[in-house]
Amino acid sequence: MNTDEVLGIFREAGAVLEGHFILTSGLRSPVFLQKARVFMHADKTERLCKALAERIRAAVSGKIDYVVGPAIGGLIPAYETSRHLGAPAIWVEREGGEFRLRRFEIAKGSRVVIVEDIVTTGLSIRETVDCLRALGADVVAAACIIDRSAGKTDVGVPLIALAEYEVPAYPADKLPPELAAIPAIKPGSRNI
Ligand SMILES: O=P(O)(O)OC[C@H]1O[C@H](OP(=O)(O)OP(=O)(O)O)[C@H](O)[C@@H]1O
Ligand SMILES: O=C(O)c1cc(=O)[nH]c(=O)[nH]1
Ligand SMILES: [Mg+2]
Repeated sequence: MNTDEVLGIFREAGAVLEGHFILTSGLRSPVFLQKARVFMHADKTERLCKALAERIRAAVSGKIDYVVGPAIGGLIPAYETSRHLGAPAIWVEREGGEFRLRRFEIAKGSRVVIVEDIVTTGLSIRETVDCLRALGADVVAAACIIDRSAGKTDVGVPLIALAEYEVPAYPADKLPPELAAIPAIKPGSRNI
């Protein structure tokens, strides 16, 4: 599956939003990929995640013990991708603002792959890597449906992206006037 097909699925689902968005990193952007509008459709999610699982299989040799999704956005793609990889899906979720593996125990040395929805700065994946490494996990790779950094971000492990789609994002004090003129909304769950 190529980038045009991935973006085609997002557009068909009405998931490419335009306006003024506050991203999880604090950056501001005129475009927001509302993945929930894709993941509400099992057929679309299956197509995307089957293709992502194939990319992961091609890049990662050896057993994968767990697929880990960072909640909330990573929950559905991690689960669906895990189905195609034949590995169980677990998740990290925020407790006091920090990602924790609250509901599961994993053995030290477990080989895990993180599956995210969207990457912008890579902050959320880096936080997930830190959480998992602190538990003794071997984070062999991270994967995402769309990488908005187009390969520029470093998440500390190899990043496998189904599609790369570079979208402008600005610090809050450096907004272009057309963006500053629109009230900002924050769709994601960080700090809620
Ligand atoms: O690469 P980053 O700069 O970290 O941005 C990407 C992250 O932002 C979104 O999560 P968010 O925290 O907004 O909440 P959500 O998972 O509930 O959508 C998305 O699900 C990724 O986790
Ligand atoms: O950077 C983000 O927070 C972000 C961007 C985006 O397009 N979609 C999303 O869910 N989060
Ligand atoms: Mg998220």
